[in-house]
Amino acid sequence: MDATIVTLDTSTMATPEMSSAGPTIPASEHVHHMTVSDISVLVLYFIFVLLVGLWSMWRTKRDTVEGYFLAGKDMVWWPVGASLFASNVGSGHFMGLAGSGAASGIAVGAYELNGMFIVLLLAWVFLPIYIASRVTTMPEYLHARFGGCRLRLYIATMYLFIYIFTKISVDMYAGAVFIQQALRWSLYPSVCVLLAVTVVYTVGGGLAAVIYTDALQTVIMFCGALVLMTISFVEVGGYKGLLEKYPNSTPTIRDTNTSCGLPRSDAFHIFRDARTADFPWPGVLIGMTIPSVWYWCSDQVIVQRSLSARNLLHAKGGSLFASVMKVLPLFMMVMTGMISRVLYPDEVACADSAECERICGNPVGCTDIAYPKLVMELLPSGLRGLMLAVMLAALMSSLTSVFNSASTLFTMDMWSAWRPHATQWELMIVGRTFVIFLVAVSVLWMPIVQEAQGGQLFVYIQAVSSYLQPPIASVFILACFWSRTNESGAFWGLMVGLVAGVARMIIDLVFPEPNCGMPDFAPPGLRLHYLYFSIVAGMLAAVTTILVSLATTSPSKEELGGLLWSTRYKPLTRKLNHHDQPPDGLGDVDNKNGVKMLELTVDDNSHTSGHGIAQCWKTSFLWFCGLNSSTQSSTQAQSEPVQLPVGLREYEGNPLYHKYLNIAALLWMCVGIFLWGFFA
Ligand SMILES: O[C@H]1[C@H](O)[C@@H](O)[C@H](O)[C@@H](O)[C@@H]1O
Ligand code: NA
Repeated sequence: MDATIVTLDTSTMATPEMSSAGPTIPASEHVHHMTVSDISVLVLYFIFVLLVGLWSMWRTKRDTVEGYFLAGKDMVWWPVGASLFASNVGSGHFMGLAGSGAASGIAVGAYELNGMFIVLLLAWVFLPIYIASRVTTMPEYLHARFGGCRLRLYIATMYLFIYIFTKISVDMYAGAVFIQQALRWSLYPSVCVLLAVTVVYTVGGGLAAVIYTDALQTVIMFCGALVLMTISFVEVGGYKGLLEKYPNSTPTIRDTNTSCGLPRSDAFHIFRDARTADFPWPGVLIGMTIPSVWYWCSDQVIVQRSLSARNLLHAKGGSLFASVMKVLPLFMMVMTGMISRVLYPDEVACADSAECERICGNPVGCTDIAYPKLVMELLPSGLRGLMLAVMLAALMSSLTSVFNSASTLFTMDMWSAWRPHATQWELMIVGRTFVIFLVAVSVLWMPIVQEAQGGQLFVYIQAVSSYLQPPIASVFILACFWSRTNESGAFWGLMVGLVAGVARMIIDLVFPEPNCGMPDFAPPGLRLHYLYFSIVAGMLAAVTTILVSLATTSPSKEELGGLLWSTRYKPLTRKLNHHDQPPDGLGDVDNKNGVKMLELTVDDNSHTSGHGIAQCWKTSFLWFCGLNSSTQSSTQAQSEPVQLPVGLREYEGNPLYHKYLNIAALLWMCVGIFLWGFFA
């Protein structure tokens, strides 16, 4: 006990005397070399991940669309849940949630407590509809629901943009900043290392490898984050210590005429003033929920994981598991970040731009270094290596999922629409090349992330999300629940929403948020809070969709079987017309029994066998890419085509277990509501 108090004293109170006593090196400039034990932990981690990756590649058939993109639709609840969580929580969360926690307190944790509820909606409400409509991708759903091509292409394109702006670039940036802080490497070399590591799986894996490695990454993230959280709470004197000390976590150098650098007085509340706060409460309740519905219920990255479940029971179990995990970030990331501010107020909460520039290279503020700062200062060697592994786990588990889904969207919804007769070899090459292109664009976007985040990375992610996602959420909700919604309505709703969102993004780029204490040059009223903007954009799109749908012809009832919540048990009646057929090599559609069969076979004519070493290379390469060597695979695929489930009923599984799961989910939601109340 004594030891803890002594350390606390030196770090919080002795700082002014120390700096006047002589030239002290700011703590952030201490170079903590990675020790042998750190490196061993890291190497061990990589070996583990590789083994799990290889094992799952070997275990699953990846030469069918289902096998490759949906992991054979045979996943049980725990990998599904772990993968939902791991794909969601990336390095952007570790760095960003801790950073915003340090900057403003617990309110940012509302994003996580919100996700807790919405991830349940996925399996309980949306998934049955997607299953009944037998789709693999979300653009495909809109295509099945509304017909036509433009929605499908638009949504696929939009998703790719959202991935670049809010997922790939942000996570890479956060990972690189962590490495930069921890190892003192500069940003871009760090990015290169991160990329090299991720490319290995992305090219090979397929969804199964991604999901199983996600499960492993979840365990690593959980253990590492738990260790750091425990040590930090001990250091600060428990939750009580945090409550007492956070209000005094003020940097020594600051302009005393302003409130810059002072911790917020509402730091321990989620619900804050509706007009002046950084997280206004109506925005937190509604404005957060709309993009969250997009994120959990209509984004390809998340839905694809849920679709891979063996049946609805496992999908629900997976959602519930992910929901339980979602309480962790509030404690493991947000509060840990707050502790970092308490322990190192001069660096983490720096409020003078020259000072901040010196500490972390960003004149706006250094709160985003909260997490790496703790790692480097508090942890003994060995554990620092573990935390680096945690950060890599967080990063890679998100990137691989996004890459996998992005290439799914690109090949299935865009390329094959453009070239309906593309062979699957072409698709395979295109899908993978496309990932490289995505990565390149994301790296190019990183400087903008660096500029535009205004000192809080998480706020950047969520602001951009609020500009682009709400209209899509509105359209999905209307598509799934209101049979009157038609193609024109959906299209114009999306367009109006897009214009509004892009306009708002441009305003942010033209009038960057002023630094603390500086005047705002944006015309008053233009800078509607992003959480409020989210409500406006969602409403605008919904109203447009409703009005345009009402003004144009109603979709005929017979076409809607299996495509809405209300028709989910009806047989799928929409006839695929000629252009709707999947491209050659992507299989054929057998409508006689209402069973859609998709298979991906290797075209043997074009790849007759070579011999010797060349053959060996070819076989290994094919295996790595998820394709068996030609002859074998085509016979296999023909003899046992994978069939999508015949109907939703069969997919649902034992009703008794549904009852148990419903009760469990209800109980868990009570815990969630309690947390909201407790931190209100
Ligand atoms: O982790 C959060 C998630 O809980 C939210 O539901 C989502 O909207 C955010 O974008 C994501 O970062
Ligand atoms: Na992740």
